[in-house]
Amino acid sequence: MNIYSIDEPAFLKDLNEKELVQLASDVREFLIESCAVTGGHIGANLGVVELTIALHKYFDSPSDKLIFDVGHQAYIHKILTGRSADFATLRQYKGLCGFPKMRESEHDVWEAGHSSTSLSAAMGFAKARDIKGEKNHVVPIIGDGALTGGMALEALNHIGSDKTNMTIILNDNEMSIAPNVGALHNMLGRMRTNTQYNKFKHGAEEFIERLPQVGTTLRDLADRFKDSTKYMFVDGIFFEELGIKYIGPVDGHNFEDLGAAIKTSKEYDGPVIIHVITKKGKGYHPAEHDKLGIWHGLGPYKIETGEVLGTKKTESWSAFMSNTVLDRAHKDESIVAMTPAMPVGSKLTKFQNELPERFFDTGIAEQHAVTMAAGMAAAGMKPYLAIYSTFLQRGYDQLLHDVDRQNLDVLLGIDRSGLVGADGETHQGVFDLSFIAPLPNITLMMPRDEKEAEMMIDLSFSTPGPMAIRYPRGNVHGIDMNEDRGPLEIGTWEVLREGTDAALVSYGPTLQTVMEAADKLSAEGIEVKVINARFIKPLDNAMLDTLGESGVPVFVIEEAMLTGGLGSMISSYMHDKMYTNKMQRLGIDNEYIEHGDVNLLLRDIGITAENIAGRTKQLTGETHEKNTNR
Ligand SMILES: Cc1ncc(C[n+]2csc(CCOP(=O)(O)OP(=O)(O)O)c2C)c(N)n1
Ligand SMILES: CC(=O)[C@@H](O)[C@H](O)COP(=O)(O)O
Ligand SMILES: [Mg+2]
Repeated sequence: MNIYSIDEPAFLKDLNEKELVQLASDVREFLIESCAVTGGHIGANLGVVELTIALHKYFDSPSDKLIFDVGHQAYIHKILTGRSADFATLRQYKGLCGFPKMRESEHDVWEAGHSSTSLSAAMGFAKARDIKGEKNHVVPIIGDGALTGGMALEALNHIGSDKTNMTIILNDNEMSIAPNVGALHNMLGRMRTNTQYNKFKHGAEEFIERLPQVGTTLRDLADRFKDSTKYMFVDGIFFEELGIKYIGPVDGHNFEDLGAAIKTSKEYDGPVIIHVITKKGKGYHPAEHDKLGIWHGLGPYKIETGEVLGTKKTESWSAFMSNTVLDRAHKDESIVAMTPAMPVGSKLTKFQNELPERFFDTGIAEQHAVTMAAGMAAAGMKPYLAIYSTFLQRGYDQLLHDVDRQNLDVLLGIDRSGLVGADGETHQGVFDLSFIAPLPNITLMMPRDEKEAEMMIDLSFSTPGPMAIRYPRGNVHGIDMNEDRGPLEIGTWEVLREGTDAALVSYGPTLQTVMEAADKLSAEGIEVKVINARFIKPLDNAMLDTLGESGVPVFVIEEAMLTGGLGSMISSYMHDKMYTNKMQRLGIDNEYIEHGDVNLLLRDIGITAENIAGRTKQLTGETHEKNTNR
């Protein structure tokens, strides 16, 4: 079938089993070829080709609400709803979003990017439907990994007690990004293999149906016997005990099985969960046999060999941080490492292999991970919690209430800080300054290179109290690690360049752009001081007082939200001390930054050497004249 000819899913209603199988094959071929060029979450999507086709065949989107959890596995949904032609722009600047996007299609009824939100959203949709007296189906599609997220369990608790009509699709491929973890995962494993219970249950139900109508006693007894035997086969049908009818395990690559299960669920009055068994990466050998989670989502690759293209010359920031912590952990038995389901992204697999007894993957459970780290610290350990900036948002109260308020020795490695690019607005790591700044005890820092990062790690492990080192997605500089930079003291900034016409203040990778701007200004006779504000909190008050007393214009540039960012913090300090320096800030101004190449996104924000130089000239106009006329 010509995939590009699809504009709406209605055509699926008329396809027979053979035609559906052919369509699935054509979609798989299209996905493998398209993602080889653009990159993307190819593994997750190859696993849900038949499932997504079946959902659009047996439900009527958009009146029936298909709600994808995380949403990284919605490529087939996008193909079936007329967006095949846009796949050449997948996750690119102004191109097709890698997650559901309401503005792209009426079929995208819910957006995501963060895990475990689909069931709560589905509950909202279902209750609104009931209040309005509508009859549409609500169908959250949640993976076995996302099911380990606390929000999902909170929602199940509510859905089951309320007996809300919905069809929950549990897409169980035994994988999170890496192999899935946790007791729920183990329980699903038993359910996956316990087909005999389902046959027995089906047989028992048929037997009970045939019992003579001799009042209810005999039938009640038989029913209770059937229910009491279920524990003989599996560790209790977790879902049915919550009041949610369990159907499964169902072969997620078999259209007949999927159709039968969905039809049954549509007729049932109350919540149903269909436990669908799929194979992540199905149909493409490297992805199908991926044990590490590399094919969960990645950049362009060579189809014939599975070779991932564009490997970098230096190691990633994640690898540098995790390997440095591992090195220290070999010398200090109190150091432990933790991750909420991101061992691959945070490059902690080496730590896991070398010190398995001091490594913890909590599953997609950021709240639990942060407070578990706090508990570890309270018990005298030195936990290193590697957590993406965007996912730390999920554990904010735990950071405030458990870690910071109790002033515990937790070290946060805030990965993917700053713009991440292809994952877009749900993943940009640009809010953490704003929500960490108000916390009284934590030290928040960002190194300008890997040498400073190493110094910050050692400083953190030797300093009591909560510490956080934020670092970007991407690779380290590959510098000489033997350079002696002297001691690193908390709250001390570093002058990278002297100048008297203005002071440009920044941190992390943005400093490179600021230094380029300083060179451009120097070529025009304007000499600016460039300050590495490597401690975002606490501020370097002494250096700010020096700037305040000199009256030099101050320009703060940061790849973060302006509100609550370093610029806000410095402006408040200067204002409270009644300094009269002219101040300027450059950063993200009250908007979500969508997906695209980071350099293009930075250009749109104005974080370029040209714009910084231009803004500085405006700022220093008179000052420079005065200085040159001395
Ligand atoms: C709150 C949150 N934490 C972590 C992630 C990173 N993440 C994206 S997909 C994924 C694994 C999801 O596994 P599963 O739900 O089983 O989906 P599958 O990829 O197996 O289809 C993780 C950990 C996220 N998107 N949101
Ligand atoms: C969908 C999701 O949240 C993850 O797959 C995320 O895309 C990983 O990001 P990195 O590629 O930066 O590790
Ligand atoms: Mg999974």
